[in-house]
Amino acid sequence: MPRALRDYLSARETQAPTVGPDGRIGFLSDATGTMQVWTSDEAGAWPTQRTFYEDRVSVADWSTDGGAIAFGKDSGADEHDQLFVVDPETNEIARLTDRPDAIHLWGGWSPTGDRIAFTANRRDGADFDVYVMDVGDLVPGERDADEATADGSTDVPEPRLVCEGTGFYAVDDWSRDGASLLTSTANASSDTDLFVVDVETGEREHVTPHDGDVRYTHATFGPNGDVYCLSDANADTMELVRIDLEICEIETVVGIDDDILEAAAAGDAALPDDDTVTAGAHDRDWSIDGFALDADSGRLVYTWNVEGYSVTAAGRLASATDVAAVPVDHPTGVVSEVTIGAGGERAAMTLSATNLNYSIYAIDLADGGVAGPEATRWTRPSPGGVTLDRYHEPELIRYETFDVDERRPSARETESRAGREIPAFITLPDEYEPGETPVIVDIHGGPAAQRRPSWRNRPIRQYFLDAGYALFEPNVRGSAGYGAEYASLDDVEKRMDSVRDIDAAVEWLADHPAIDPEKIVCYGRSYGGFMVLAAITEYPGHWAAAVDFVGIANWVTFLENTGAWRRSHREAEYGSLAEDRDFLESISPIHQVDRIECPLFVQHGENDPRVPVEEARQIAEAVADQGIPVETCIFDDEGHHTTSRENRIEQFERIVDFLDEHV
Ligand SMILES: CSCC[C@H](NC=O)C(=O)N[C@@H](C)C(=O)N[C@@H](CO)C(=O)O
Repeated sequence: MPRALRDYLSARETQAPTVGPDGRIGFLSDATGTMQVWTSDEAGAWPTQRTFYEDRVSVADWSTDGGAIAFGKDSGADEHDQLFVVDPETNEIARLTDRPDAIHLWGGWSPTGDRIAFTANRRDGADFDVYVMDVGDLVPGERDADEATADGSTDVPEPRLVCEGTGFYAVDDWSRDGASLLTSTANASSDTDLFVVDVETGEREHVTPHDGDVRYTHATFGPNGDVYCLSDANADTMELVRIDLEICEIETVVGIDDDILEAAAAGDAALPDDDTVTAGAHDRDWSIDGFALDADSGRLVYTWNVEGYSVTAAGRLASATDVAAVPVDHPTGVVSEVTIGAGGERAAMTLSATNLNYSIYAIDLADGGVAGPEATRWTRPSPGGVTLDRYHEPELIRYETFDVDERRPSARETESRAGREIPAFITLPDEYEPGETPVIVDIHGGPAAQRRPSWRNRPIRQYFLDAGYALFEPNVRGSAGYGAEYASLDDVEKRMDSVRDIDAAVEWLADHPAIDPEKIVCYGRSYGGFMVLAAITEYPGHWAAAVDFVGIANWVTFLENTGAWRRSHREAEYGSLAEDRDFLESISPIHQVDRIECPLFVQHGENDPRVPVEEARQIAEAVADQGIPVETCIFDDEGHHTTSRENRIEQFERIVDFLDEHV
């Protein structure tokens, strides 16, 4: 039997590290109920809280001179971040922006630490423009106390518009001389472009070939006026590449022939002792999904995503196109948010696993990172009322779906399934009766996202396991982490093929000796919420109950009402209102509610800027009108994510009661 739900959901998390020039580490912790800025002077030391808001902080970045930590905070989880700086000695705060109508995307500190760069959609709500701001005299510790107002803020400075952007445009890095900015625009999940902007003149140079459907992420200026980033320009998977800005050539620096990857496939400690994972590490191609470089020292860290598990390497640029790196020893799990401090002495990252709540680890690179660095744990957030040894490890499986993977025709073609293999994680409760175990099919959002063996939502999953449910987490086509071709298999007119992958999952589960095929729950958030609504309308007989978190019910109203800045980006994934309207109507679950047979729980937040809350209201009303049991949980102080612990506890207590009643 499970413990009290609050025991599980009281687990704390520490994420989003930033390394100060003196080696201290700042990070976000939800110890007080929402993510706030904390700092720690050394590994394992009790950290110091630096911000004290009710609203969550979403990003923190220690200045290059160490005098301030910039952070972004929204209001009511509306994702309209405003920017601030906090003095890491006195906790004094200065507000930098005060435009709640606009979103401010943090860009970075100038090399001298007296200027910041960011983008914001102040102009028209749709396009993000590039701004820089002098903050030298605003850094709280340098400001006269009488200038501060009650909350420590002051009249916000007017940033300088450097250049107008197009769409979802962000600043990635400052050049080492402070004269240029490296910027990127996200045209679609699979299509980004890089530009170098002159800070003084605003002149913008396009430095990637705009040939569409190529991604460039984690872009960073290199030591020689070049750019390093992760890209699938030269492969189906993401590699570490160098862009020679003189000749606009993109050269692979670290690809799938990396010794680090081969070492992992040969049994590196970072991968679990699991035959399916080991076989995948050998037989399939994987992406680099994390990267940080200090241009002054050439020191770097990068992470491979192998079957969802992270393999980490640290070292330095041995030349412009060669890296000398060694594996970094760390517990098995998922590494994210890799960052490196000024001077490259120390890197930091977030590490988590299904039995490790998000913790900050550091890698000391002082010797160039080639002496076999190991990751040192810096934070030990409380696991809450349930100790980590209670948490279960998932098993990676692959199930066959309806079509053929031309690159990997299955040798096991069966009469009903042609063989493309869909990766999924399954976790069984400690004790179960064969054939009588209920299962929650938990579908991730995105769709360019990936369910991995990390801590994400793990407490509530462990609660369900302890309540006797099995968990099944499929990475259906369209998921990230398996290459560009796999990610494109659900684009626009192929949308419903991913729902067919859920049908194939249910067929696989029905054959599983532990599972009760009459007790299958469909569960998912955001795009995963659409998948839930699509699955219960397309295959109504499969499901005992369904839970839709912030899901899309009507593709036309969703695209009409989603944030203006993101509409074209989402149309690239889903289809355009102008050209695909009929198709979008045809796959909108709202028009198929008469097919739904199972009870439905709908959760949302009033302030959701991505999937408008009206998506929840229209589906809940329409399904209830069919006489189907529907329960809704809509928070007036939340958005696309439920950011406060008390709200999370409320929503999951209600979901548990709903499932207890209907499954
Ligand atoms: C200009 S949009 C950039 C990507 C975007 N991030 C923030 O909005 C995004 O699409 N993120 C997805 C995880 C997402 O929100 N997907 C769904 C909801 O799950 C959607 O709204 O399309």
